[in-house]
Amino acid sequence: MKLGIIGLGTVGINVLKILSGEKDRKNKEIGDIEILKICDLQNIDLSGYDFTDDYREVLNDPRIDTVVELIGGVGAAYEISKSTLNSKKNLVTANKHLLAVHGKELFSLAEKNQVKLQYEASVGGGIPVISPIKENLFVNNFKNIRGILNGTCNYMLMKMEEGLTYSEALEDAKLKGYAEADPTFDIKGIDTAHKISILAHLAWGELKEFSEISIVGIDKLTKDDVEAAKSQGLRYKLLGEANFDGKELNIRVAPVAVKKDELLYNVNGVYNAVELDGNYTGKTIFYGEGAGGDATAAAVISDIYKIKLGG
Ligand SMILES: NC(=O)C1=CN([C@@H]2O[C@H](COP(=O)(O)OP(=O)(O)OC[C@H]3O[C@@H](n4cnc5c(N)ncnc54)[C@H](OP(=O)(O)O)[C@@H]3O)[C@@H](O)[C@H]2O)C=CC1
Ligand SMILES: N[C@@H](CC=O)C(=O)O
Repeated sequence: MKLGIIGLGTVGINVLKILSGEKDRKNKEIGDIEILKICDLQNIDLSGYDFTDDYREVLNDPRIDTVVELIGGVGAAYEISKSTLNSKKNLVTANKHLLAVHGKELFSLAEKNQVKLQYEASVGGGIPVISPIKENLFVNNFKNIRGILNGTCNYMLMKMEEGLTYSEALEDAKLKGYAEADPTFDIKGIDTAHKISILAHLAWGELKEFSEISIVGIDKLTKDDVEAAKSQGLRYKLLGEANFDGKELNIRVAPVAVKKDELLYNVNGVYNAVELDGNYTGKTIFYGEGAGGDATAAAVISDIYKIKLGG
């Protein structure tokens, strides 16, 4: 398998670190996964790798069969994704923004060109949730999906409860590599909306128009609000929720004051949790680190490995 990696920020650098560091221990699984080209706008000194700042060099390399897009956004990432799929290369991406906006087109391009499009890291960071919906739980008719889907906000809410101001908490989340390049996507609930949209699309086959989603972020919550909730035994959580009544898909994102006896109350910091309510399996909950370089890179690598196995 021959890879080209585009984007060597928080996630990309860790994909590289883990893939090269685990080659001996996981030789059977990843030993023959070869990184032929790496692209980033920053001039990073990577001896031993063919490095470029022009992503077209990756796309035009006929030896590369799989492109890993880790730059984010819907500008160059959209061009890269279309071009990858149209040149019959597989695509791995962690880009929820891209999939929530252009998913329909990209999934159909992948199908038309008979290549794979894998995106486990796009929702829930290191938590396997895309594959379980597509595979293990596929037979269910889902009633409802809800969850804490943004590590930055959940981390900030915990830090505000511990006494940090809103801006201090945000700075801390940025330093830890949890926040998006534009953190307003996190705090205004847009990132959560992207993720719940992707899950709803998987569960019910419908990709909701973004303008039809009701989105409230945590940007109006103050340290005082968080402390007032705490004194009443409540904790604010930014929740994304989707349900389908057979006719209409409803999706909303908003901060909710959760009671102590609810499971989501104890999902704190960078942790995310996704609750899927299926007609056969009942409620299934997935919990783990929802953001951060290592956890997200592990999910990206699981996609690469899946493609290697033919999936
Ligand atoms: N960080 C996280 O915890 C998670 C991130 N994701 C997703 O993963 C993706 C990557 O995120 P993350 O690593 O945090 O982002 P970063 O901003 O840390 O890294 C992106 C990198 O891509 C580079 N880049 C931007 N545009 C181009 C371009 N046209 N050509 C080549 N390189 C480019 C950037 O360079 P420059 O800085 O110069 O712009 C930067 O080095 C995003 O889609 C994000 O939403 C998903 C789950 C978790
Ligand atoms: N900014 C996102 C990164 C992972 O998707 C988050 O904080 O959850």
